[in-house]
Amino acid sequence: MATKLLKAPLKLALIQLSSGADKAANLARARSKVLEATSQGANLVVLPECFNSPYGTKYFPKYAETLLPSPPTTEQSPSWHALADMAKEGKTYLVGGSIPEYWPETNKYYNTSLVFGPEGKLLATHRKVHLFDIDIPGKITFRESEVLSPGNKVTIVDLPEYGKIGVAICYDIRFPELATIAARKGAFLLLYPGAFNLTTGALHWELQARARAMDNQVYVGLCSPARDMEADYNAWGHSMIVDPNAGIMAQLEEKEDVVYADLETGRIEETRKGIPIYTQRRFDVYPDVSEHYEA
Ligand SMILES: NC(=O)CC(=O)C(=O)O
Repeated sequence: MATKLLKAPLKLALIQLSSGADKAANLARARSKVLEATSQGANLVVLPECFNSPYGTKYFPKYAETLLPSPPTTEQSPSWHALADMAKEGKTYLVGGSIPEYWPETNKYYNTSLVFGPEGKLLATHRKVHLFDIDIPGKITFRESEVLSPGNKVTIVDLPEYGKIGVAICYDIRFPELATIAARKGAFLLLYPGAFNLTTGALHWELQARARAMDNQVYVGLCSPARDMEADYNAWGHSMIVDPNAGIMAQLEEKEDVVYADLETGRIEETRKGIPIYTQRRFDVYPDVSEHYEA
């Protein structure tokens, strides 16, 4: 029998974390929620975008950490070490949301996700490729590019017992090419730590999650911070897990909580057998974007 994309059943947990201005408190809270999720049997746990800091361009330099050389010292990156320890303590794969990163050699800042394995080893990093620069008059203006630089790669991470996942950050979800490349290269799940807001969340959060699942016939997880109406930026919340047929398996409201779903082997193949867009592509009519991907 052909190997399934998801090789073994997996319990996914998305932590809709409530975080604030105190980085040490954010890390401690993240740890307790990660361990809560692993005590419920989660094998893969996800934290939200900018989980260790408030979300906003004025905060990025103050909270930024230097990640290289790898491993960094605890002074350079307390978050790197906290995440590695959480993964090891909980014996779980951990997509550590994202943190502001500072790269001293070029004096650049990034919005960066760190992925750790159950032994606490760093497996991958993803720097947000598409920066969140939008202007909806009277609603929201945000320009990550005032401070941040973009990453330059598609991130696919191999979890040996389970298979491959694609990891990207928030605004990256609006660019379907990243998702398509990861799925065509064999990812069973696309994960997006993300912080949509009250304007764009209401418009597009669920649509984006379900669209990426539908286009690619894979599982999708979107992990938001909890909403804080006292903060400068009000996150949408509604962390959700979507199945390969674009059905919502589980989702939260706006408060701090953890959402779980049991991902089953064979669901992707069953979906693709029923609606076989996977084998009906017309690369004689349009190009295969995944051809540009180099591992
Ligand atoms: N915060 C983001 O990066 C993206 C977002 O809020 C949106 O796309 O909407």
